[in-house]
Amino acid sequence: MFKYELNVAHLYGDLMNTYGDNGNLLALKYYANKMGVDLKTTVVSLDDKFNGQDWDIVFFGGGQDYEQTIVSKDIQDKKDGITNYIENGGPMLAICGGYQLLGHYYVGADGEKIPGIGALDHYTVSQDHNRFIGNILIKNKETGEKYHGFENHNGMTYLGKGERPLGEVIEGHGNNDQGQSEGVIYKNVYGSYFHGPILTRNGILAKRILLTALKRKYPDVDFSAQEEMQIEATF
Ligand SMILES: NC(=O)CC[C@H](N)C(=O)O
Repeated sequence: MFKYELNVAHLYGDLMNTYGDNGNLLALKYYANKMGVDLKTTVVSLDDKFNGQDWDIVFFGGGQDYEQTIVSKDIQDKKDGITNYIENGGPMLAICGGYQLLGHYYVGADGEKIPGIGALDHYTVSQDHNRFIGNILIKNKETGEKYHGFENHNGMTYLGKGERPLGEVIEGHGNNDQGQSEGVIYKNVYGSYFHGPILTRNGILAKRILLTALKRKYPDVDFSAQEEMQIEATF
């Protein structure tokens, strides 16, 4: 029934799922099916191997500080695999705690420094007894697209080399106390503090991730029909 197949690695799907982040996979599947794609999801968690060649998309959800400390230790063994996947242009969506662990480190609410893998050049520090909570609206400068979401995080993230924000903040907090940028784009990686989940309210991003994965996996196929599909958020 489906012409194409994409395999999604759900990184630590059994540990990192704050505020319904797993809903991103439901949204991705919904849009994938509309585009003629069978989307298969596998949880890759503690002690599992991560081999970038096995995956067309990687999804990494958010988590609480406790789960992040557990994941932080295990993910060091997957560091090379994930870094290679990213450097080779693999599409990825990382939310909140997952986004933080792709960077150098996250300082948790109790002051503990939780190492990330440094695949991306950002770092995240703790707020002083505060969290950024509430609705957020951002605009991407390059595409003009606006994204709606909900944020709830202690961490304040500062972007580094080669990283551009997912959007400029119109309403809400975003990455840090400067209140200017939200999330990250690095190669084909999208990182964000949006829960809610981000892809249900921002279908255009789901479509972009799927198209990137399809073009990468099937380089000889013309996907202009899928490209023209109007799949703005419908949830
Ligand atoms: N929602 C999350 O994923 C939270 C991430 C992290 N524990 C923080 O508070 O910043």
